[in-house]
Amino acid sequence: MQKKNQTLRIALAQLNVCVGDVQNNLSQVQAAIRQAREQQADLVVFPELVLAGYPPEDLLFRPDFLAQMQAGVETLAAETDGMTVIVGAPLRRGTALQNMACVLRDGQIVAEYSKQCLPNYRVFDEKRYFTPGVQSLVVDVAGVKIGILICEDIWEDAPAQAAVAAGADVLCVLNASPFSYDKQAQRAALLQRQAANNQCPLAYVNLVGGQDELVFDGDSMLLDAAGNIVFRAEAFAAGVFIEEWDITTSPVGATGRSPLPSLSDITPVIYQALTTGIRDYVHKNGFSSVLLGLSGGIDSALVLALAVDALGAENVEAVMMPFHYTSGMSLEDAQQQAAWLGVRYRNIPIASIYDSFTASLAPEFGERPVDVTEQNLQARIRGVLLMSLSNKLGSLLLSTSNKSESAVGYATLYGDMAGAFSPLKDVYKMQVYALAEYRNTLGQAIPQRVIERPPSAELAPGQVDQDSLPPYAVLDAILRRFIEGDEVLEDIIASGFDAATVRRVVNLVLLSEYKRRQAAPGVRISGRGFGKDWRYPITSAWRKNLPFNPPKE
Ligand SMILES: Nc1ncnc2c1ncn2[C@@H]1O[C@H](COP(=O)(O)OP(=O)(O)OC[C@H]2O[C@@H]([n+]3cccc(C(=O)O)c3)[C@H](O)[C@@H]2O)[C@@H](O)[C@H]1O
Ligand SMILES: Nc1ncnc2c1ncn2[C@@H]1O[C@H](COP(=O)(O)OP(=O)(O)OP(=O)(O)O)[C@@H](O)[C@H]1O
Ligand SMILES: NC(=O)CC[C@H](N)C(=O)O
Repeated sequence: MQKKNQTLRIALAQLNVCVGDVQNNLSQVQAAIRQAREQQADLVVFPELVLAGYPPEDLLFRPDFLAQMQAGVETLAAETDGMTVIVGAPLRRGTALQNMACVLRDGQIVAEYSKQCLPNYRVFDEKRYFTPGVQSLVVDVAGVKIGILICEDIWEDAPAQAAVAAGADVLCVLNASPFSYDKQAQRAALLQRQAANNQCPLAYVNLVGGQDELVFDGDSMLLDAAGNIVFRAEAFAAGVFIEEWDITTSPVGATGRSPLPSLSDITPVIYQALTTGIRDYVHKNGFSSVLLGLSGGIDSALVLALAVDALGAENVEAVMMPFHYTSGMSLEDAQQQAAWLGVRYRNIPIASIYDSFTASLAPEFGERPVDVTEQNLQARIRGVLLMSLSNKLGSLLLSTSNKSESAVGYATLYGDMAGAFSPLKDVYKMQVYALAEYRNTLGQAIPQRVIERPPSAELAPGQVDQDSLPPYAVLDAILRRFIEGDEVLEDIIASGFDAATVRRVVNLVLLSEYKRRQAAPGVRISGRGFGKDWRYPITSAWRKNLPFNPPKE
């Protein structure tokens, strides 16, 4: 193969924008263009829909929002000179709304590309809004022919092949690709394959930051024509990365390997995703501080550490609300965590409030026995106190439920489910332990006995979670298969789980949809969280059709 020795000075603008914050997003793009120009870049590439933020959802139905997008692109075009800018925005062309990449140069929009492959699965619903493009776009930048693609385009083969057939020397991909725990490895493998198969260097630019349940990790990169990753931006960090990119067309060689997190050391990356999600949710919604109920248990302990790492200790408060069933160990451990992490610690006993409630309810309850109602009352009193503090102090309440509990409905509506944001919503209990152990390697945060003691809601004397739930290792494994794998019961049972346990767990999952639908949003870190990509009906009798009498083992 003939060698074309060539470099392209490229700026990868890995920005953290906010959905709908048109002025601020535009300012960030302008600042990145200035920075790229100062450093003599030939080309600056922005993420998908950077002017809108991703996903803009039904803002895309608003003509006034779309007019702002058009005006934003025109403003940027008017300002570009001496450099090429590729910027993503949703734009109406004729009657069609398109997910576009605009090429700006010398005061003009010189070319436009419309995304051809619209993702419409899991958390994506782009077909609700956009009309797909049908054509490749190749533009000349400093003598290099650039083929432009947008995110999902590169997850299929045809658009890259068509761009190369249309003469592209390199591919530039604008992305809004959210994080999940295996995404970085998946993404790198995909891009390596696309670059190598097309023998075409590839630039990949992704958003960074949290947006409701989604968190974007950046992970922008440059690959050579053999599929070697020659540059990889720091994950979860906003920045304009300017590189002298050698786009020499080299023969296909061994696929390069840059260091990738393996699934066994993914815990620190998940930790970073969670802190990014908390920080951006709080800040982008106009708050600076949070509070939470600190029980002495592992879930609230981890949420406290995450909140401190996300927002700073001065912006986090912990509230212990003891009752008769709160052990001395819980009180000591909660206080210890607050001291280690340097947060304000309040103590509000709930017994007198509980007595007042039960006295008022006693005539109505009559002779009915004490049951879960009284447990829920404790959780609800705590919820009311925490929301009152939130109102008065202007801090958001973090709820502490994890994915395992949320899956089986092991939480109290309007009690411990109260809150604005739920950091562990997509984190299974066994991952909670791994994250807690990991956090302790960074510095004292969670007393070891909080990690080691049997989990308990402390809502009844001597209560432990395992009285009502299977061991978490078993529960989580069944849940993963049912939730992420969509596996049928027979297959879950056949893979070695006790039939009655599987039946009970699945039954609980299906029964508790009504709770999840009322739960706070939280950071999605798995391939399927309890948010946009979990749409089970609340009112459903399908449960009755499940093979709850499995064949004899
Ligand atoms: N289909 C439906 N649609 C809408 N609402 C529905 C409903 N079915 C029941 N409901 C309502 O929901 C109520 C039942 O839900 P809820 O009031 O939450 O109460 P419930 O689910 O009965 O009890 C809460 C459970 O969570 C456990 N818990 C609580 C707190 C913390 C922890 C922990 O370890 O973190 C565990 C607790 O031990 C207990 O097993 C019903 O009384 C009814 O009002
Ligand atoms: N005594 C308490 N003081 C303050 N908050 C509490 C107390 N008990 C429970 N909470 C709040 O309610 C949440 C649910 O707690 P609970 O102990 O019932 O279950 P859990 O899921 O095991 O959580 P944790 O591991 O944090 O204890 C806690 O994470 C905490 O936010
Ligand atoms: N915005 C998109 O097109 C994202 C879809 C893509 N498969 C991703 O997650 O990376």
